[in-house]
Amino acid sequence: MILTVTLNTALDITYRVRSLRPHTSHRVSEVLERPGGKGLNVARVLAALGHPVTATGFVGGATGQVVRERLADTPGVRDALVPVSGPTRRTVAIVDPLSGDTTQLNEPGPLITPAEWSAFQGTYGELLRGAAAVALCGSLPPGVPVGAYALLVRTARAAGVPVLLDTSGEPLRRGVAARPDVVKPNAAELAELTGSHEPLKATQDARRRGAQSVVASLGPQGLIATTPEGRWRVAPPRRVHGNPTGAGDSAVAGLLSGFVEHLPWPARLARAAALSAATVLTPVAGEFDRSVYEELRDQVSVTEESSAA
Ligand SMILES: O=P(O)(O)OC[C@@]1(O)O[C@H](CO)[C@@H](O)[C@@H]1O
Repeated sequence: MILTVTLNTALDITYRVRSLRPHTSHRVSEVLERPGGKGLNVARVLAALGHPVTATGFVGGATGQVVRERLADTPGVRDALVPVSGPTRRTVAIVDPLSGDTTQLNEPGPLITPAEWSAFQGTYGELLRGAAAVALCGSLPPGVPVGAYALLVRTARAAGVPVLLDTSGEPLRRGVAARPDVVKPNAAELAELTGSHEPLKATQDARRRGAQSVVASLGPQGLIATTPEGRWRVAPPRRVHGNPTGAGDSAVAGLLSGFVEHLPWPARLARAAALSAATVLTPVAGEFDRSVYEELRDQVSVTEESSAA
């Protein structure tokens, strides 16, 4: 099975609102609720691709109960979330149905006590025993040490389980130094990590900092990857319009599923880019339009960069 870690799970709330403007009031035309936080989105996409998944992280309070109930309705995802006393957060994505413009409001999450963090580490160690790969995704809730991902990367490596990291800021910086197999930053996270706004150079820099492979998601431009086997630019055949929330999480699911299926890097990257674009076409994160995914997967362009670049 593939293990996903979402330390800051969420109930994702998506509001459809036409022409959002500050200082005015709006009517919400549609409300959608889904289990969220990046790792739960990855888990849902992996399960839809037919991969058995175990989802761990923290969950608490009435909101956490809703997250668990929704997860129980997702075939293929085993719930191994660790209960905590604080309430799971909500995130709100406000999506304009015409333009696809999205405004995201993310609550900070519950305060995690040292005892809860230590209980999680015990569960994580046990779950790693049956894992083919692990994804560590999203922000850290308050109370979890900033070096948490570095520790979880080291634990996975010691257990011989390949590990992918998708986070931001200082947790990413420290996590990268712990030598994960793959990091998947977006353009802003990569620039913040490396100080470089040139994505190809920045992915190389992130490798020098410790990551073995770096796959950056560049929004509508697709992906750029620097790995020990080569460097590739990956672009979908056309631009898709919709809600981009969760597009990066679907890319992570594509990379991980391709890894456990032993696909070569170019096929893994094509799958990741196609899933990412097919997610933009759905109203919520953690889901994708299957027919668009299958159509795009064969049309994605994967171009190898020369090693002298
Ligand atoms: O606060 P984080 O953990 O960085 O991000 C949380 C979040 O905004 O990311 C997902 C999209 O990637 C949403 O579904 C989700 O709730």
